[in-house]
Amino acid sequence: MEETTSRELIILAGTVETASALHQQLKEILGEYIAMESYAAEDYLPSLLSHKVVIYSSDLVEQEVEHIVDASCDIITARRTTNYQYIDQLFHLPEATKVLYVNDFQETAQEAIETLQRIGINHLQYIPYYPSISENVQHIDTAITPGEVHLVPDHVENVINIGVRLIDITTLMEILEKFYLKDRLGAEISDRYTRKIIELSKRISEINQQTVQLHEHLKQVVDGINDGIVAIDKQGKISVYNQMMENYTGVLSIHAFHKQVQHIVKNQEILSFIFHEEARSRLLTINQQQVMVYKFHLQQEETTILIFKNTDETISMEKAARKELVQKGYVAKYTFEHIIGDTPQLLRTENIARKLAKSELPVLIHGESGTGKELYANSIHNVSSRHYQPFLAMNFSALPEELLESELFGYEEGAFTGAQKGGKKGVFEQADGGTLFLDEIGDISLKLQARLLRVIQEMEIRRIGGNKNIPIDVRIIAATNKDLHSLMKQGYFREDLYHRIKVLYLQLPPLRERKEDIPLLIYHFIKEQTKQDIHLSPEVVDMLQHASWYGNIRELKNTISYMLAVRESNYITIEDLPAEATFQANLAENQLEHPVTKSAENWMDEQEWLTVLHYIHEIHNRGERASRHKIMEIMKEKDEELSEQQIRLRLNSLKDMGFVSIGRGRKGTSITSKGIAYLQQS
Ligand SMILES: Nc1ncnc2c1ncn2[C@@H]1O[C@H](COP(=O)(O)OP(=O)(O)OP(=O)(O)O)[C@@H](O)[C@H]1O
Repeated sequence: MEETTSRELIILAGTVETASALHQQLKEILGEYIAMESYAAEDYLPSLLSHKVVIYSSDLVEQEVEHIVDASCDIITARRTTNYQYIDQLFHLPEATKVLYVNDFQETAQEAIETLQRIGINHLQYIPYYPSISENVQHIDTAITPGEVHLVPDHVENVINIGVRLIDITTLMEILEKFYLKDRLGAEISDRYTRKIIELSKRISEINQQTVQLHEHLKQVVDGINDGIVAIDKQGKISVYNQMMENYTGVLSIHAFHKQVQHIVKNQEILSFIFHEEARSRLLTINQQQVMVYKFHLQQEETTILIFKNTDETISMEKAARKELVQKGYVAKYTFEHIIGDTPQLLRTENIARKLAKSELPVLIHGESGTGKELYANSIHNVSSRHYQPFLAMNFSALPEELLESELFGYEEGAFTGAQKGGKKGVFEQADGGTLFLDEIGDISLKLQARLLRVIQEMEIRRIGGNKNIPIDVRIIAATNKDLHSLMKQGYFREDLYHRIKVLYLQLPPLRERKEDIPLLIYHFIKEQTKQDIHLSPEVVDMLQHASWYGNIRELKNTISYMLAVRESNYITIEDLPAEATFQANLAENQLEHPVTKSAENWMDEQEWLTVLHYIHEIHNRGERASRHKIMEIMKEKDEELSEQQIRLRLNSLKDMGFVSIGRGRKGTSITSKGIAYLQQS
C-alpha cells in the first residue's frame, strides 16, 4: 500500500494535445488512487525521471523521451483505441465513402484504421494519409483525423476530428498492476470502462436501428406507389425494386435485390432501352401488359432509375381528370375534326393553327364574325400540351365593364357589397395550367387593357380587394373581328398589349373567299340538324354558294336552320330560302363595308348608329311608326339618352349606308332589307 502513494504516474506524449487528453482520461478513471503528471515532447520535459511509472503515449514517442527516463522507472507503452465520444460522426457518412485517415505517421494511421474496422465501423473506405505520403489523394474530399487537423491536405472540404485516441483497457490493467491495485480495483475499473463501451455500442445500434427504420419506411412508400420502380447501381445491380415491379415481372423483390438486372428482366427490348438507348421513354410490353417506361440517371449516385407506368391506368387517370374538367365546364368542346372544309385556304389555315398549338406563346386570332374563331381557339387548346388542363373562355362584348374585372381577376370576401362569401376565383385563376380564350378583345376599355397587360406581363393576378399576388400559368388565345392595328393607331388599343397578345397570329379566311366549301358545309349542317334525307334544288345550292355571307359560317348555319324549319318536304327549293329582305341583301355582293376593314373611328361611330338602327327595328316590331321623337322616347326608357339632333345625324348616316329610308312628315323612318340583314349579322 505504501508503494502506491509514493509512486507517481508520468504520462509522456509527443504533443500537448495527446498529453492532455490521456491525462484527462486517466484522471477520470484512476485520479482518486494514483497521483499523475503529464509532459509533451514538443513542449516541455523534466530533466530526469526516477522511480516513476512512466507511460509512453505510443512507441513512437519513446525515442524522443527515453533520455529523461532512468532505469529505476517502470515503463508502459500505451495501446490506444478510438475515442468513442466522437464516433457517431462517422455513421453520418454514406456507405462506401472514400475517406483519408490522417495521422502523423503511416504506422499510426494504419493502426487507427484497423482499430476502427475492428470495432465495427467498416462501412467506409479508409485511405491512410500522413505527411510523407506520395500518393495523389486530390479526388478525396473527406478526412478523419484523431486531432491532427493541421496535417489534413488543403483540398479536403469535410474534416472530421474524432479526437485523440484513448488508452485501452489492457493498458489500464497494466497500470493498475504497476501500482498493485489490480486485485482491488481491476473489476471496478474494467466495469467503468466497459460501461463506456456499452454506451458506444448502444449508440451505434441506435443509429443502425434508425437506418433500418428509415429503410423500412422508404420501402413502404416505394411499394405504395402505383408504378413499377427499379433502381440500378453502377455495377448493373438492382438496388430498389418495388411491389408493382413484382406484379409486372412475377419476380419477388427478395430475389431481385442486389441481382444483375439482366438476370431479373429478361425482355431484350427493355434491356436494350436501359443500356443502349438515348431515349428517355419508350412504350414496351412486359408480360402482355403495355407499359410506358421512363428512364433517368442520378449523376451523383451513379444510379439509373426506371419507372414503369401502366398505359391503361394512365389513360383512365387522364379520363378522370378530364371528367372533372367537364363537370366544371372547363373544357374545349371543339377539335380540328369539327372544322369542315377542304379548300386550300382552309387547309392552310388549319395547318398553321396546328403548328401554333405546339407553342406556349400567346395567339391572336383575327377573322370576321362567324368565321370560327372560337372553334379554332378550342381546337388549338385540344392539340396543345395543355389539353388535359382547363380551357376557359371570356367574351368581352358580353359583359359590362364592372363585371368583367371580377370575372377576370376574381375578388376577396368583402371586396364590395354583394361579394360572395369566401371570395371568388377569376377566370385567370380557374384556367391555371391551361388556356384562357379572350374573345372580342378589341372591345375592352383602355382601363381594362392596362390591367390585362399587367397580368399578362407578370403572369400573376391580384384579386379585387386582395393584397397578395397569385402566380398563374395560363396560355392566352385572344380573338377579334376588329382591325386592332387600326384601333391601336387611333389610340383605342394599347400598343404594348397589342404586341403582347399578337405574338403568334392566325388569320381566318371569310367564307366568301372559300365558296367551294359551301356545299360541304350545307350538307354538314343539314346532317347535324336532322336525320332525314334532305335534298336541295340546284338553284338553292347555287344561290347559297354565290351569296356573300358577311355573317360567314354562322350565317350559313342559321340559313340552313331556317330552311329546314320552313320546308314543305325533304326537297328544299328556292321557296324555302329566307325572306328576300334578309337574304337578298347578301346575294347582291353589296358594298357594305364590314367592320373588320373599317377604321377605329368608324367602328366607334358604328356602335352608335347600330343602336339607333336596333331601336327603329324594335319600334317597327311593335307595329309603330319610327319618328325621331319615338326613337328618342324609347332610348330614354332604356337609359340611353340622345338629343334629337344626335338622332338626326345618326339617321343620316344610316340613310347614307342604305340601311334606312327616311320618309317625309308622318311617314317616319323605315328599315331597308339591307338594314335588316346588317342587324342580323351584327
Ligand atoms: N369551318 C367550320 N366548319 C364547321 N363549322 C364551323 C366552321 N367555322 C365555324 N363554324 C361554326 O360556325 C359558328 C360560328 O363559329 P364561331 O363562334 O367559332 O365564330 P367566331 O368567329 O368566334 O364568331 P364571333 O366573332 O361572332 O364570336 C359555330 O357554330 C361554329 O361551330
